[in-house]
Amino acid sequence: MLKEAPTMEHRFQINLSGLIDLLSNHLYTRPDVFVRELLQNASDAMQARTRLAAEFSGSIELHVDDDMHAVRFIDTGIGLTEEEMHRFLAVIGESSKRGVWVGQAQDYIGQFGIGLLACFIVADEIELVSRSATSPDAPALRWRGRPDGTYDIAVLDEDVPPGTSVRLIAKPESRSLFTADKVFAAASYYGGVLPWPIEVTHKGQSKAVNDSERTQTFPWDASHLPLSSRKAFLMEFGRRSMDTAFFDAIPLVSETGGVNGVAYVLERTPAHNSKSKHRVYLKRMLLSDSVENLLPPWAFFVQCVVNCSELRPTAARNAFHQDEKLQKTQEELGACLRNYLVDLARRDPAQLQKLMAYHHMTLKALALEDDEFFKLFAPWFPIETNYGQSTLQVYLERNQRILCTAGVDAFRQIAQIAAGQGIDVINAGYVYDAELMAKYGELFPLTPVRFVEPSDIGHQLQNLSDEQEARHQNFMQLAQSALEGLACTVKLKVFEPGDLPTLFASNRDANISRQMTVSTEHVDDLWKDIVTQVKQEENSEIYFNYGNALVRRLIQHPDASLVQRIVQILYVQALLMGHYPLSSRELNLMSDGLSGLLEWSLMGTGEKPTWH
Ligand SMILES: Nc1ncnc2c1ncn2[C@@H]1O[C@H](COP(=O)(O)OP(=O)(O)OP(=O)(O)O)[C@@H](O)[C@H]1O
Repeated sequence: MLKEAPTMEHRFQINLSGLIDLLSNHLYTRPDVFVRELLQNASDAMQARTRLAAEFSGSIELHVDDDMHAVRFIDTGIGLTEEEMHRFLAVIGESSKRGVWVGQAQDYIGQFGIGLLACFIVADEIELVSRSATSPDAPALRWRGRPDGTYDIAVLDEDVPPGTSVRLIAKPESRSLFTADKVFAAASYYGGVLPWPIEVTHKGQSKAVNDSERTQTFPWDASHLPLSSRKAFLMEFGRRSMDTAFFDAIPLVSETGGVNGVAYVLERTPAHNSKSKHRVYLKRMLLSDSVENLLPPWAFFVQCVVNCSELRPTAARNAFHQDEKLQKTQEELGACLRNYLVDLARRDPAQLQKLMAYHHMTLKALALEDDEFFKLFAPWFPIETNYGQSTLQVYLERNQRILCTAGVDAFRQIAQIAAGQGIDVINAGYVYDAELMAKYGELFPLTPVRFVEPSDIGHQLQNLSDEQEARHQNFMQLAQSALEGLACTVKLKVFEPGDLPTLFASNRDANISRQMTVSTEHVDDLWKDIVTQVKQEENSEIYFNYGNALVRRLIQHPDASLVQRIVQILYVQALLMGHYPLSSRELNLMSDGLSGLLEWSLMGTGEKPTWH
């Protein structure tokens, strides 16, 4: 039997410099994050002090010292006792803001107990001087920590007010971050929305990072203004803070996520797969200016600036944890956007029309998901018809029914001939349009919706009389033999427009059959065999327009071979007009036909044969 060896207990060790390297190279994307972490600690400390005295109103100062390449962050917050310094500053992962005051700690921004380490990315030592506000005779203490994990604490014989100041001296390679301009820019970027006055002092001059009179409200809060000037204020805030002009501003509120902010409607069509970049503050500290998943996915027509207090960010800080709370928040914010659009549709249709011009794709996608939204917006959908660009409402006023093609090619094939017969057809071949038309039929059953193919239009062409049919049998046979082997039946009809000599009509099956014929020309033998086996021959139809002057002359022309050549050329021309793919045989027909025609036109009159 195996004897159990005596065990010895060991402790995990932390390699501090390895951890700092991990933070600086992988977790923190910007080298100035130390500004964020120190502002965050200062803000939390003042938040904690308001718990001691509700009327407390503190401030944060940043002092830049060019000669020493140093920055000092001074707050008037809760401060630290010696015991707290040992516990919270010296133990990585220990935080005074987590779970200590159950039910209260959610006010704090920090929670992980690692933020201070960000300072070691730019400085070799952190010097923190603090006096706790918890007791009137708490001494002033100086804590100095180094990246090798050592620290010392000294009691200072100085009369400093309660609060904390943190001083960093830049490593030589980080000196460029410690200039007054850089510190001011970083403080504004990260802390511009914090609820305390913040100032940067350099060479005796102080500059305010935020409006000290209005730190309790958000900078986009327009409630202090009369209703009539709020929109202009919001638009100006958006233009200034995001350095671009917007189409409109929509207030955003979500109780679930504790969200308050503004969504700005982009004054351009965003690229199809582009992700919206939203500037998001978490408990008033900038989380990121490229948060991706705060709004529903269809909302890529807006860019927003918001503060949230109830959502959990991921460690990378560019998104929120995908949980039930986030989902509910997305729904609530989605409702804000939807309500804005609904209101705009009722209040200012002209403005909505302009917005549609930039964002109809997004709005169509939204309409497909939401019946109510669809009913409201369907009239404004921009559509293409064979009579030009229009909106669905204008089209329905003209037609009282929807006739559309499911594809762009089918539309091109029938657009002209349908217009010739006074038939108003919608091109529903663009993204979402076919689904939208089908949905229209479901939601408004009194309006018939029909999808048409080129062959449907053919059925409506006018037949010739029996006598005319009989008279032109010869031509029909001659034309049919000219198109021998092309799976296309020749017909003679009368249709508008009169200047159109032929119309090629193909239904879906015949089209697939044609595509297969063309594609077998470009594949190897094995594929050719497979394709040929599955392919079912389906005939298309070509209609010669008996009302067309050229066709009339052609029917009566005495030269049989010339008539066949012209039939072949008209056939290929009809295919080209319908944007059908051409097989190599059809391409040859065109070139042979043209050279034959040239030859014929150069012949002397006596040489030209006749066939009647
Ligand atoms: N300015 C300050 N005033 C008072 N206490 C401070 C101050 N700065 C840091 N502390 C104390 O040091 C602890 C550790 O700070 P650190 O920034 O490392 O982590 P954190 O703020 O708790 O969490 P996070 O890593 O999420 O920022 C804090 O929890 C707090 O108790």
